Amino acid sequence: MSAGLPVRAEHLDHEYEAEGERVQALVDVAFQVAAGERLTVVGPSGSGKSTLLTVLAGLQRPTGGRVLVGDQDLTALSETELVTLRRQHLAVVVQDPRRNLLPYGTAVDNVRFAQRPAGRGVRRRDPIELLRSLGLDAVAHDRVDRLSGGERQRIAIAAGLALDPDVLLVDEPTSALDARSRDEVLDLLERVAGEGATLISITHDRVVADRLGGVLVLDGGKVVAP
Ligand SMILES: Nc1ncnc2c1ncn2[C@@H]1O[C@H](COP(=O)(O)OP(=O)(O)OP(=O)(O)O)[C@@H](O)[C@H]1O
Repeated sequence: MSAGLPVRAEHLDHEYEAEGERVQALVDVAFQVAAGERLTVVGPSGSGKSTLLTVLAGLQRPTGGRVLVGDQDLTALSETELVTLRRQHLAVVVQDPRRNLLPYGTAVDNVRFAQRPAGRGVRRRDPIELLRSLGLDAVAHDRVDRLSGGERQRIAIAAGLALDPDVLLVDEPTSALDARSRDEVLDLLERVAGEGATLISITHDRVVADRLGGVLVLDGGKVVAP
């Protein structure tokens, strides 16, 4: 099982240019998360949370600064090296569980599908054992499109863990869920963090931040409170 990797952001800046206008989405953002610890990024709409997540996931290069996952600087890697690093060490669960999952497949199918990337150095979790460890054995063989939003979100997180990532990045894990489903997703994320992976979540929900801890507050692209 993964022991997690530390993640460090140094002087991160990100600027978008759209229709001749420049938007400074991240301004000198810096933090460090130790291996196996949690970081929960909160902030109002437009504060730069999604931008930070995509930069930390290596899906977007920042216009300034560095991101270190373990001792590797994501911003210095080639596209090919980034693909390899992502496959071996990172997983991203995006906001809408339908975008993470094959709707007509079962939970087991979805974990297996997430394991398609082959190659050396890629660890695989046994799908049945993984779903059982996350308390999802009862729905392991159910079609995803017949499950509740909360169950789908938990399966999306399970699929994120299919390759035993060292760092799990989760975008708004509880949006559009009722309070009970939200608690179940949070129980699961706490279990994931207890297993060893470094957990980085973004949320606008203060309840989520209070439960997960390790809060970093963004506003206007800047860190305004650790
Ligand atoms: N592709 C883009 N092109 C131009 N500007 C962008 C782009 N993506 C985001 N922005 C701008 O960058 C700033 C930060 O956006 P970002 O989506 O990172 O914030 P956020 O905190 O995730 O917001 P939300 O909670 O609404 O998703 C905003 O001003 C936004 O309009």
